[in-house]
Amino acid sequence: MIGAGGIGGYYAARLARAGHELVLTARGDHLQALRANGLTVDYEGEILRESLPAFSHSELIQRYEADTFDLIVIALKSTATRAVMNELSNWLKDASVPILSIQNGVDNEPTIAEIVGENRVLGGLAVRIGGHITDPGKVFAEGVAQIVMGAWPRQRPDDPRIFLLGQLERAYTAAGIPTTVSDNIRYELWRKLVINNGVNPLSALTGLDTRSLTHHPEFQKIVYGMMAETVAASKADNVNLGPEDLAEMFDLISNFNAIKTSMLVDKEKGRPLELDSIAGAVLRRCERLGVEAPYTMTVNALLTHSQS
Ligand SMILES: NC(=O)C1=CN([C@@H]2O[C@H](COP(=O)(O)OP(=O)(O)OC[C@H]3O[C@@H](n4cnc5c(N)ncnc54)[C@H](OP(=O)(O)O)[C@@H]3O)[C@@H](O)[C@H]2O)C=CC1
Ligand SMILES: CC(C)(CO)C(=O)C(=O)O
Repeated sequence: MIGAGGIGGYYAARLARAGHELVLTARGDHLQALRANGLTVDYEGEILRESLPAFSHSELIQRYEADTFDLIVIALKSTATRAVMNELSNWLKDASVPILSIQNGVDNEPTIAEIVGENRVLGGLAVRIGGHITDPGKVFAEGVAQIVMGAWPRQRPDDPRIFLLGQLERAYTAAGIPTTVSDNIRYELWRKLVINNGVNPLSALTGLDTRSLTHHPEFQKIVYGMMAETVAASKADNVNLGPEDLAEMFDLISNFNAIKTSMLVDKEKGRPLELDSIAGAVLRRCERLGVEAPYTMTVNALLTHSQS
């Protein structure tokens, strides 16, 4: 599990509890605490405690061949994907282990594919989960915490990854992670981006959680506007989301727990924001298509300005 933070830490703990062997990567105080005291996850009142090997990326490379692993899961922030992939590049290039991303955004899988080739990439997303590191070595998580995964960029009829995806679906689900395989993961990633562009930047700007935003008389219109602009942007990737996706995603996030988004957590901790991979991804595509995106442009500009 590359980047065992809020999301990676939760899923790693579930898999370990079910008997799977895991190795975690992290850095700083969190890494020190994982080594000294193990990983503790508070999931809706259930406490999961797991002692798992934890390393920096340079230690990982020194200790293991990449093909020691059946699967490498990337649960970093999108801001770190390129740098970490470059760091792991030689280690991964000479191997054949498949790589699953469970990050937000639609540009992580292409970045991973640049290093290892599309055939080794599984796209994925963490759905209906809120999670973050509360203290070094400690993670809080809530929600149904599903995973949707699939062959990147989409499954071919004779795709050799189908067998592995079936194995993962069964193993993850048996471990308590409701998992489904999609034959069009790019479509699923775009649907998730509709939610993330709708609520993440605005939550970081206002300090409000997802429920407060989607039930607020004015902010809900901005959320809806940013979601609609994401639907429009999807056409640049030939994904063609439609009004039914917009309605479904707005409904999903309005009726989900009151989540402090990952971007709000990052803002509060003074960490880099996944703004470029969320709002930036939408704005670049809208520009290419010649489509206006005034909500996303405004929120993106205000948030960028508040950071400087
Ligand atoms: N949190 C949430 O509720 C949700 C998040 N997501 C998505 O899941 C992904 C992961 O998010 P989340 O778990 O919140 O992120 P976190 O920041 O909690 O976890 C990422 C982990 O990776 C570590 N890391 C980052 N860069 C490096 C590096 N160069 N070397 C070693 N370790 C590194 C981080 O360390 P450090 O803390 O020092 O940066 C951190 O421990 C994101 O794409 C996010 O958008 C999806 C659904 C919900
Ligand atoms: C909005 C939310 C919680 C939806 O799962 C999310 O993906 C995030 O916080 O990044």
